[in-house]
Amino acid sequence: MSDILEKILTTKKEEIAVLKQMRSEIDLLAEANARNDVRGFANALISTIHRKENAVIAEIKKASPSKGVIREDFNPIEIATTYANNGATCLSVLTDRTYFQGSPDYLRQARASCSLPVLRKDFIIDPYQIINSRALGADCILLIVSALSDAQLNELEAATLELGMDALIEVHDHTELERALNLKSPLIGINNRNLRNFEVSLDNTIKLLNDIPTDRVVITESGIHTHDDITLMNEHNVYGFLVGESLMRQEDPGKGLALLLGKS
Ligand SMILES: O=P(O)(O)OC[C@@H](O)[C@@H](O)c1c[nH]c2ccccc12
Repeated sequence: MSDILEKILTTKKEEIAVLKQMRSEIDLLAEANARNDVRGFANALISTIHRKENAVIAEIKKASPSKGVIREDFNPIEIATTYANNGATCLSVLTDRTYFQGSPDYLRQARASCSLPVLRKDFIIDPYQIINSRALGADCILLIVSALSDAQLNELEAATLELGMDALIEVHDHTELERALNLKSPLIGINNRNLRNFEVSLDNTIKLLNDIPTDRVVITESGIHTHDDITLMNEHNVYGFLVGESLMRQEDPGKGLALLLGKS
């Protein structure tokens, strides 16, 4: 595990302990179950990708540990709306405060302003966070294989599916991919960013493709900047994308998305 990831997880554990004191799991579970409004995240991606159309999970991210503040003028409602109007298949919202300047409120706001399924982008290590995610309105959660043991992955995936949500399983290398393939989730996210040195290489996705069975769907994550990047991935039969920074740096992130998709 990289140092930064280790640091983030330590902070996360402390934050979860505080949350658990503020609100019991039983209480939260009642709220999560009462919602009954899950939007099919995996279904939206899979049906688009099966048509060989590009499916973008457009990310709402204000800052990151590697880049600092990415976008000053940050309005999650406006960003969600313009993403939805410009061809996003799903949204991703960073909810981690300490390292990404995110907020659970941003997820609520973004989801309420469109009809797209929403991924809660955070560092999930405890079933409490899964219940919390559904109570917030999340339709999918991220499970980062390098941050979790096999037992944790199984437990967290089961809790996710139990609440009717989907899980995006994130891997960086072959060893992690093997572990991801022991889970049920069809969505495999391949992160092109190396969390040790923050270097980004799209080759990371291409390298792992041969080892992904046809019943899984690949989402290439991080470092997607231009329509040429999309074309390159399409040549390798990859139609799923998770894109944040390059869109967030545009004055209108939705116009950036349309451009990325080659639609304007
Ligand atoms: O901003 P980018 O390079 O387009 O990357 C988006 C997304 O892949 C990235 O934010 C990400 C991928 N995995 C994560 C795990 C935690 C936090 C953030 C991430």
